Amino acid sequence: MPIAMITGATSGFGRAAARRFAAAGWSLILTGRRSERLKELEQELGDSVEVLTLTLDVRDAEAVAQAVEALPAEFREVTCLVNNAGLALAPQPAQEVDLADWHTMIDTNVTGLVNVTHAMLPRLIATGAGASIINIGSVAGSWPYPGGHVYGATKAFVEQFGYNLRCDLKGTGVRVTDISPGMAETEFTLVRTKGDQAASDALYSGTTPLQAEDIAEQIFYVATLPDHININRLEVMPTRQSWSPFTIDRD
Ligand SMILES: NC(=O)C1=CN([C@@H]2O[C@H](COP(=O)(O)OP(=O)(O)OC[C@H]3O[C@@H](n4cnc5c(N)ncnc54)[C@H](OP(=O)(O)O)[C@@H]3O)[C@@H](O)[C@H]2O)C=CC1
Ligand SMILES: O=CCS(=O)(=O)O
Repeated sequence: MPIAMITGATSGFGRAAARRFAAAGWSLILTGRRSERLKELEQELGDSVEVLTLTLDVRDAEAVAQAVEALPAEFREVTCLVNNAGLALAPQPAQEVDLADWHTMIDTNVTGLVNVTHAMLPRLIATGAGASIINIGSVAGSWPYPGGHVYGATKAFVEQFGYNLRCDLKGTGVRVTDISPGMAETEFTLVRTKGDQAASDALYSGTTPLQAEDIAEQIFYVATLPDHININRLEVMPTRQSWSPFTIDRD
């Protein structure tokens, strides 16, 4: 069975993707910082598919490299890497943000994604045709909005990094896709607001946000396309989300 490695599998898109790949019989390497949640997911899925869990902070380059180096033989031929681990912090205006929150977003969404990709590239190239790297970007990487500051910039990095990777991976058979979701109801806003459940509930109420399973379905679709097809970028919004016009500062 093919193997998918999913970062940030303890919640949201990552956990839903783990369930989606498991439903199709894929073996799974699941990572995240919360061991308890990884254990729960292993218990849930481990009867039907092979599951390896790695408690890992993607920001720790050495730990990531060591974990990949130590992959057991039966988990080395990875077909799909889903670079999903990520977060937004500090929804307030840039001029009111703690610098530490900007650093955390850059360290996770940029450095963490690069750490995992660097460690996994030899494994994916060894797999060759049909292998894929699926990076979870965001609409925030393409469309500016108030409070998007560094979060959106990290996702713009993810998009461009993926395109550049494609140039270098030409001829290896390894595909690279940026899936950029819009508003989706996960723990994302709870994390962004540092635990403000009311703010999270308010954002998703009275509308129809994407659900984690919607994005998991897109991830699985991209990963299982015929080898000769590479979707470069897939931007997915809820039907009830769109753009606002430019705003003007007036006297
Ligand atoms: N929800 C949304 O509206 C959208 C989200 N996204 C992106 O989708 C991705 C998944 O987010 P989503 O599922 O919504 O949010 P969740 O908060 O539900 O999930 C985030 C996942 O990332 C993991 N994670 C965060 N930091 C680290 C770290 N340092 N090391 C390892 N794992 C980490 C978390 O695991 P743990 O805490 O256990 O480490 C968790 O499993 C993110 O990249 C996010 O930016 C993109 C567009 C829209
Ligand atoms: O990436 C998350 C979606 S949004 O909050 O930027 O719209």
